[in-house]
Amino acid sequence: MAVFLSTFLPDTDAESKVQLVATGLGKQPSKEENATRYRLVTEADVKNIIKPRKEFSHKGTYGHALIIAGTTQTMGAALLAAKGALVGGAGLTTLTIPESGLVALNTALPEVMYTKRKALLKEKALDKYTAIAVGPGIGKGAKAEQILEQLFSLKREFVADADALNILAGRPDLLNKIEKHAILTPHVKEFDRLFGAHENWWNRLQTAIRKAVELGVVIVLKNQYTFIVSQRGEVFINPTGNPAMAQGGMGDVLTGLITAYIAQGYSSTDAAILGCYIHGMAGDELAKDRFNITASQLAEQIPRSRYQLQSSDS
Ligand SMILES: NC(=O)C1=CN([C@@H]2O[C@H](COP(=O)(O)OP(=O)(O)OC[C@H]3O[C@@H](n4cnc5c(N)ncnc54)[C@H](O)[C@@H]3O)[C@@H](O)[C@H]2O)[C@@H](O)CC1
Ligand SMILES: Nc1ncnc2c1ncn2[C@@H]1O[C@H](COP(=O)(O)OP(=O)(O)O)[C@@H](O)[C@H]1O
Repeated sequence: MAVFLSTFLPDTDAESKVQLVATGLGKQPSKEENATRYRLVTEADVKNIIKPRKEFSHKGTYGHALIIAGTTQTMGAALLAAKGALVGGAGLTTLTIPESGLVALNTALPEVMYTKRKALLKEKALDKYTAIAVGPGIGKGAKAEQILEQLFSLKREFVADADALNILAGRPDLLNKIEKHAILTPHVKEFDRLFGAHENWWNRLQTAIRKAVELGVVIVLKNQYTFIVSQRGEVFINPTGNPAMAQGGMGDVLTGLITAYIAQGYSSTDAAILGCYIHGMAGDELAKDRFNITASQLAEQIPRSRYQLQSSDS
């Protein structure tokens, strides 16, 4: 039975009702499906992308994720993003937060390392990190903007979330020279701050496609069905996740998770597809016996979901 894009949008419009969605990324699409850019991600697709943990591997095998996040008031966002990287299996995770968060970090996440921001943003200081995320709870002040400027000057690709996106919304000069393969992970408000207000989701999605191609980045437009838009303008629709997940901090965990997958060597598009699928899958598993899910609970579930994917037959 044909599936149309409108199924995955929270509002209605004439266009999306006639846009076919193909199921699966790998299998040969039917003739009419072949023409569509919209693809629904399946469990089989995700299993095709994920690689097992290797024999004789060690922490150096799985990359080093750096998370630049947090202010004194939003240290939680930073901790949740770092936790996302940790549960996503990065070999090492380093967090850079204001020093006032050190006790919280060492108490809540003893596996995560710390580095001072000043030390970090120097020539070559980023070389040892295989993936970088910036933004959760970092604030929109001058200091945060300066960090972002320095990251741009060091020409590293990164995952940009939350306040990094809010800063970029006021700095088109930076946004327009973003490194190719960067990943932007906006929710609807952040997306419209970045690219202007939209009257419906169909228009918003068309802007996402145009911008992903124009800037050469992956855009993860978050919602109940998250759209992962590749640099080639393909739209991968994530089917997992549920309203029990609608609580603050969920996106911070996703940012860390996607960063962990980049650290482990996945491409930007694959890391985004994997991250969204497993994030939502963890939420679906937990929602079987609870009304709502906290971001910390979801993070704890992620290694189990990842394991289930590997061990199930389908
Ligand atoms: N523990 C913490 O310290 C937390 C800190 N956070 C940080 O707080 C800062 C502000 O982020 P916020 O996202 O709260 O603020 P924003 O002002 O960007 O957006 C919040 C509002 O956007 C709307 N919204 C979001 N997703 C939506 C969707 N899919 N559909 C419709 N409306 C939607 C909702 O009305 C929501 O109240 C960020 O830096 C963020 O990382 C949050 O991540 C929450 C947890
Ligand atoms: N109703 C829902 N169904 C599926 N996923 C949801 C739902 N509500 C929230 N999520 C997921 O939770 C995350 C919320 O991200 P975001 O709004 O950035 O949160 P925060 O800024 O609080 O960390 C996204 O990945 C989104 O897809």
